[in-house]
Amino acid sequence: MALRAALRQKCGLIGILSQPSSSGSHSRVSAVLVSQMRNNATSPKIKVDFNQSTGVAVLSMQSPPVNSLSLDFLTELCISVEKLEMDRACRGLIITSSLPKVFSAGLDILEMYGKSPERCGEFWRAVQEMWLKMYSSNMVTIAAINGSSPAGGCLLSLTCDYRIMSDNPRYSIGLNETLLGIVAPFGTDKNIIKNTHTCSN
Ligand SMILES: CCCCCCCCCC/C=C/CC(=O)SCCNC(=O)CCNC(=O)[C@H](O)C(C)(C)COP(=O)(O)OP(=O)(O)OC[C@H]1O[C@@H](n2cnc3c(N)ncnc32)[C@H](O)[C@@H]1OP(=O)(O)O
Repeated sequence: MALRAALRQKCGLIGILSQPSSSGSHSRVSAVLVSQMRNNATSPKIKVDFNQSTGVAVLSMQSPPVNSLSLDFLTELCISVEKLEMDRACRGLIITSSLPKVFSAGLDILEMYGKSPERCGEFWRAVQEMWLKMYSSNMVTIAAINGSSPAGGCLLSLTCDYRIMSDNPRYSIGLNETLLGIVAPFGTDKNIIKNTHTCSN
């Protein structure tokens, strides 16, 4: 029931958020998706287990050492989510990490150093695409945060409907990217305090 209610609530949001973007920002992922489906390729950075009987998919991030969000990783993530959304049997999505200690270290710092303006633009568009796609997903989404989740890792969890974090004092979460001079828009951090639940691991 709770799952259904959450899904209904989300469907209202989707109407607003899934308007076609004038920048055409979703077209890159869709194009990659089409070509990947044609080639029937599988992604090594993301593992998806879909349980037909429950309608819930578990998406495990498995990009050592720290699941940093590179352009490739973000693209694969979006493709995986897009594929699940195309499957009407999939109603719920749990995002977690298959690495020990780290959920995601956030944006890949190497993407922000010594890259051309074009590449930087592509990268930041992919970041935006990721959080828009997750936030406007028609599935009920849950971040199972089983390790540290700074900055962009925190952002990824904020795009989900629910967050549950392992109750381990060695794991940290938060928008710490200001230490690198990257400023998040006002108001994005309040949800962490309000909506992140913890559980023992
Ligand atoms: C919902 C509405 C949203 C609206 C929009 C909001 C916009 C929000 C903006 C969000 C912006 C985010 C910017 C970023 O994400 S910048 C990245 C910030 N990340 C960090 O500062 C994390 C730094 N890393 C750590 O703290 C630790 O590595 C860890 C994750 C806690 C893990 O520690 P552990 O001891 O296990 O591992 P190591 O530190 O030894 O690291 C192992 C190797 O991994 C490399 N590494 C770590 N982090 C990154 C990274 N982010 N990118 C690339 N590489 C990374 C590290 O250098 C080690 O490499 P090495 O073995 O070669 O030395």
